[in-house]
Amino acid sequence: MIAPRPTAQECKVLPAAALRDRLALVTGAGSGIGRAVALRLLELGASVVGVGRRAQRLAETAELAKTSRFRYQALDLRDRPAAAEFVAGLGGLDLLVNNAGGQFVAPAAEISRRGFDAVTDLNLTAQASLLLAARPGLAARGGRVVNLSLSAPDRGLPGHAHSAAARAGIAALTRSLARRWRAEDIRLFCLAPGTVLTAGAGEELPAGDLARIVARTPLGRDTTPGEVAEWVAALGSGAADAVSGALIEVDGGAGLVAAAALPG
Ligand SMILES: CCC/C=C/C(=O)SCCNC(=O)CCNC(=O)[C@H](O)C(C)(C)COP(=O)([O-])OP(=O)([O-])OC[C@H]1O[C@@H](n2cnc3c(N)ncnc32)[C@H](O)[C@@H]1OP(=O)([O-])[O-]
Ligand SMILES: NC(=O)C1=CN([C@@H]2O[C@H](COP(=O)(O)OP(=O)(O)OC[C@H]3O[C@@H](n4cnc5c(N)ncnc54)[C@H](OP(=O)(O)O)[C@@H]3O)[C@@H](O)[C@H]2O)C=CC1
Repeated sequence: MIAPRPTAQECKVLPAAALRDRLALVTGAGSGIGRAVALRLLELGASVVGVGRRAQRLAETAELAKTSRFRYQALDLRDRPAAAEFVAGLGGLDLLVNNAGGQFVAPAAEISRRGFDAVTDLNLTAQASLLLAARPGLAARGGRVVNLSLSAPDRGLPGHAHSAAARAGIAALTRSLARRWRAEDIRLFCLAPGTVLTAGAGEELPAGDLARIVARTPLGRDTTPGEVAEWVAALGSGAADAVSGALIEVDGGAGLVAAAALPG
């Protein structure tokens, strides 16, 4: 049986001003999940800084946001000094959403050294570097961090050897820092969506492969951007403060079953 997908409105369970006066940095805010997260945080009263490489996409998010509480900056997060300088310039930060990421799908044997490095850089090293640079700003405000990952990264996913390695690394880093940064009241979480049918996912995998992956999930459906956004907002709001360092899989149970067969 396929569980019904919630509507965008049904996903919204947090009280209206849950994030009033908070400052959030959302990476990859110009598309897909990052855009949905940025718009939801704004709805809940936060001020949001969005970054990504393409200014045009960020400008489209600004159009949709229709509020001066959203500002954006084109930034390549793999340029670590530039990213560190940017985050330091923000000062106090209540929430960092490490969402920018992605990979190409290829059999493990066909991933070149440069290909492996490109994906682990984007999904692990650049995210870790941003986290470290944000630490003083987060410490100043008792901030929270949500790192996006893949569902069940330690199980692996065919065609995603490089990315699964990086995402499992981010989950481990989240746990390590949750312990070490607790004295500064910084909380870290790792959020692992299942299949979210964004344009980015559609570019990565053919529709037939995405449909097969979704069909294998125990709930028999994809995860909506609104569901991911609400989880990010809840983790950022303090509603989940009894949780620390956890990998939270919002994946329809996908991590409970064997991964779908894909090339690689
Ligand atoms: C279940 C669904 C889950 C969905 C999850 C999602 O994340 S949805 C979100 C989805 N959204 C996204 O994923 C978007 C984000 N993804 C990206 O921006 C990019 O894919 C990147 C950053 C991962 C790499 O970018 P870059 O500019 O650094 O790459 P570059 O061009 O400079 O090449 C570097 C090396 O990689 C190699 N290589 C490249 N492609 C392939 C291939 N298909 N095959 C084999 N190899 C490939 C290339 O050959 C080169 O090595 P070489 O030949 O020199 O030895
Ligand atoms: N959709 C899905 O099914 C799933 C997605 N995820 C993860 O969730 C996150 C968002 O995915 P989704 O919204 O679907 O995909 P998108 O491809 O739409 O999002 C990726 C975002 O990252 C930004 N980005 C990529 N590289 C860089 C870089 N070097 N510097 C700055 N920004 C960068 C992109 O903007 P720009 O290109 O302008 O730089 C884009 O906005 C990703 O980490 C993805 O891997 C995890 C599990 C499942």
